This record gives sequence, C-alpha cells and structure tokens, in this order.
Amino acid sequence: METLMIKGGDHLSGTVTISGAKNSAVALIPAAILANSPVTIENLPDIRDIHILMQILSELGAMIEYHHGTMRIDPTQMKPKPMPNGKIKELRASYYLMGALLGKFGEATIGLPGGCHLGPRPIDQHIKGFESLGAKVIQESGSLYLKADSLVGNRIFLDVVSVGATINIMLAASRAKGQTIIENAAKEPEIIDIATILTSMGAKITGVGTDIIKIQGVEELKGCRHSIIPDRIEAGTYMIIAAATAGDITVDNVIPKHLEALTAKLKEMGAIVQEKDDSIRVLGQSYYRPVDIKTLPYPGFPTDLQQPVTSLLTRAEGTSVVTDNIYTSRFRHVDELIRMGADIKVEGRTAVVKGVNDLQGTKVKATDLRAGASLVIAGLMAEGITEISDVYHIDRGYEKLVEKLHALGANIWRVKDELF
Ligand SMILES: CC(=O)N[C@H]1[C@@H](OP(=O)(O)OP(=O)(O)OC[C@H]2O[C@@H](n3ccc(=O)[nH]c3=O)[C@H](O)[C@@H]2O)O[C@H](CO)[C@@H](O)[C@@H]1O
Ligand SMILES: C=C(OP(=O)(O)O)C(=O)O
Repeated sequence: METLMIKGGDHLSGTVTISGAKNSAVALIPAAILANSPVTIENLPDIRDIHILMQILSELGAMIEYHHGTMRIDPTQMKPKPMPNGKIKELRASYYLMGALLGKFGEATIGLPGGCHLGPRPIDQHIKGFESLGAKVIQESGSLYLKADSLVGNRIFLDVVSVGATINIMLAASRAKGQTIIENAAKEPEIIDIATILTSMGAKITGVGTDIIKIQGVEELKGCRHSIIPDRIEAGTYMIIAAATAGDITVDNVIPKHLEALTAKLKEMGAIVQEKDDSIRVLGQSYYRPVDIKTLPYPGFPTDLQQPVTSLLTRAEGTSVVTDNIYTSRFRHVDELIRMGADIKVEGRTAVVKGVNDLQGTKVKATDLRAGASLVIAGLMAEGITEISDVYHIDRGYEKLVEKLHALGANIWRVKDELF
C-alpha cells in the first residue's frame, strides 16, 4: 500500500498530455473477445483496471502481448470458463465480459462487478437487454449465469440512461440474428469509441451518439486495429487543477467538445479557458464566483468530475450547490474535505459548498477513484502537507499521476506504507 504526499500552494504550469480513456479501454478489451482473429488496441492508459482485465482475459485463454500502451489480443483459443470471483470484483467494467462472452459463446458465468462505491449500482438494464435478445439469466451466489441457444435481435427501451447497459447490449447484439434497436441509449463519447471498433470488426451499427442505436447482427467479427479516444475525465481533472492552483496548464491530446460542460462551468466561475483543435489551455484566477452544478448523462456535466470540481468550489467566494443526479451517494470525499477545513453540507444528492479562505493539509483517505482525485486537488491548494492513503483507488484511473503533476511543478511524492 502507498500514500500520496502533497505539499500544497504551488501554481502549476506547463503542458500535460492526456492518456487514452479508461472507460473506453475497459470496454474495448472485452469487445476484442468477439473477433475471430487478433485485435490490436493502441493508446491504452497504463492503469490498474487495464492490468486486471488483461489477467482476466489471459485466464480465459486469450493470448495477450502488451508493450507501451499497445495491446494485441488473440482471442482465438479462448474458452467459456466460469469466472465467478477473484479479479472480476476488482473493477466495474468486468460486466462487459457478460455481453462479450454471450455474443461469442452463447454463454457466460461471471461474478457481479465491483468498482467505486457510489450508492447502489444495479445491472438490471444489462440483464433486461440480454433477456430481450433471448438469453436466460440466473443470478445465484453473487454470480450471473447467462445462456442463449441463439441470440435474436429485439427492440430494447432502457428505463435509465446507462453507459454500461448500452455498451453491453451492443456487444451481444453484434452477434445476434437480425436487428437490435436500443432506445433511450446513452450518448457518451466512449459509446462511439466502442461502436467504432465493432464497426472495424465488421459489425453494422448506426445511430451512436443519439438515443436510438441500431445494430444489425453479423455471423462473424474479424480482428482490427483501433486507437482509443482521449480520457475526458483525466483531462477535466487537469483543467480543474489549473483553476484550483491559479495555474496555467495546457491539456494536450483532448477532444474539446467532450469537455464543453466543464469548460462552461469554469468560465462561469471566472477562469480563462482557451480551446484549440486538440488542446485546452486553462488560466486559473485568484477569485472565483460560486456556481451550481447538476450532473447529467452526456452531454451534461459528468458525474465523474463532480468530486474533483467540488474541491475547486471550496475556493469560490460564496455558496455553490452541487447535485449528483446519477448516483445517490457520491459524496464520500466530503468528510475528508471537511477534515481539511472545507465548509460543505450534504443532504441527499446535494452538497452545499461554502467557500473558505484556505484548506489545510492533513491525513485523508481516498475512498474511491474520483474522491481520490478531489483530495489531490484539495492537497495542491492546501497549506502544508496532505497525506492521502488508499492510493490504489486513484491508480485505477490516472496514468502516471505523480509524474504528470511533477512536470507541472507540483510538490508530490509517493511513500510506501509501513507494514506495522
Ligand atoms: C466503467 C465505466 O464506464 N464506468 C462509468 C459508467 O458506469 P456505469 O456503466 O456503471 O454507469 P451507468 O451509466 O450504467 O449508470 C447510470 C445510472 O443508472 C443506474 N443503472 C445503471 C444500470 C442498470 O442496469 N440499472 C441502473 O439503475 C446506475 O445505478 C446509475 O444511477 O458510467 C457512469 C456514468 O457516467 C460513470 O460514472 C462511470 O465512470
Ligand atoms: C466511477 C468510475 O469508475 P467505475 O465505474 O469503473 O467504478 C469513474 O471512473 O469515475
């Protein structure tokens, strides 16, 4: 176990290059299972979730080569082995193995997924989708057993807009007989990335990026080469860091359109944000106006940036209201921020953030991935030294965090925890 140490107060400046998107990568790797020849994925982030998925696929018999962000997955020798426990529970995205294995073998036995604790995270819409395609789904002892003699396309209306269910149904439906129509589909950029790889593999998909996606199933999917889109959540985190440290950071290798909701809020607060074709420069200020933030499915404000932006709002002069409409309890960072001197009250899905003069460094704990990111931001703003424990959560989503922040002038380092 490691602790992250941050000596706050520096104005960060320079250029940071954004890695490939975690939430695309964790779906693209399972998608590769569907091919009948090797798939090569480029621009993979070097993060914990990717290493865990690689181990899971190897256990299932895939041959994997991985060098410098490029992974070659040969799925031709894979077998439908049950995966009830173990690594499956270490990440949320293991649920994509359900759709991918169902599409490839017509069966799968997979433990229920893990991921960040943000309140209940049911997968009923994934199950509804698989059942609509003709699969029998049984849940028993923490695992799902899925079986279909043949998958047949259908019309599926999602009761909630779900990123995971949309992608999972796309994976299975790519190999179903006939057409599947997903209504009330999610529109996140990562969904377009998955549709792009499936299309390169030979699938016929239209409507991605709208709330009606049509998938015409095909008999075979072939190998291909694919490069992952930039991680808009990592990019957004560095944009917030620029604002929080009154710095001047150019966030390079991004798709500025993916970050419009954050850009608008940073400008509303008073930061200067300059967009170019594939970079965004944020010039932070010493004074910020308070703003209200409501998280929504894309293109709304992303829930994954709610925790990071809450840290920034502690610097605004006045009261901001943050409402998370996606998760019922994504506020575990708040107690830690309060320990650092923040004035925040949580009621239900809403956090009321009153600006304070300064945060003070102290010992805090990363309770989940973006809670960890919010504490890093708070630590960079705070007086004195902040010690963040349970860094493994942060390592699920941020490639080379310490190195990237160092290069921007941050005083940040890792220490190995004493065993006793
Ligand atoms: C690996 C990955 O890509 N994770 C992202 C994905 O998670 P994930 O795919 O789990 O999130 P969903 O979009 O599915 O969840 C959105 C909302 O729908 C609810 N829901 C979802 C599925 C379901 O079957 N039933 C149901 O009720 C969830 O509890 C949540 O309240 O999208 C979230 C919303 O942008 C992000 O926070 C996560 O970073
Ligand atoms: C919630 C997140 O991840 P996961 O869905 O993998 O838990 C996240 O990336 O902020």
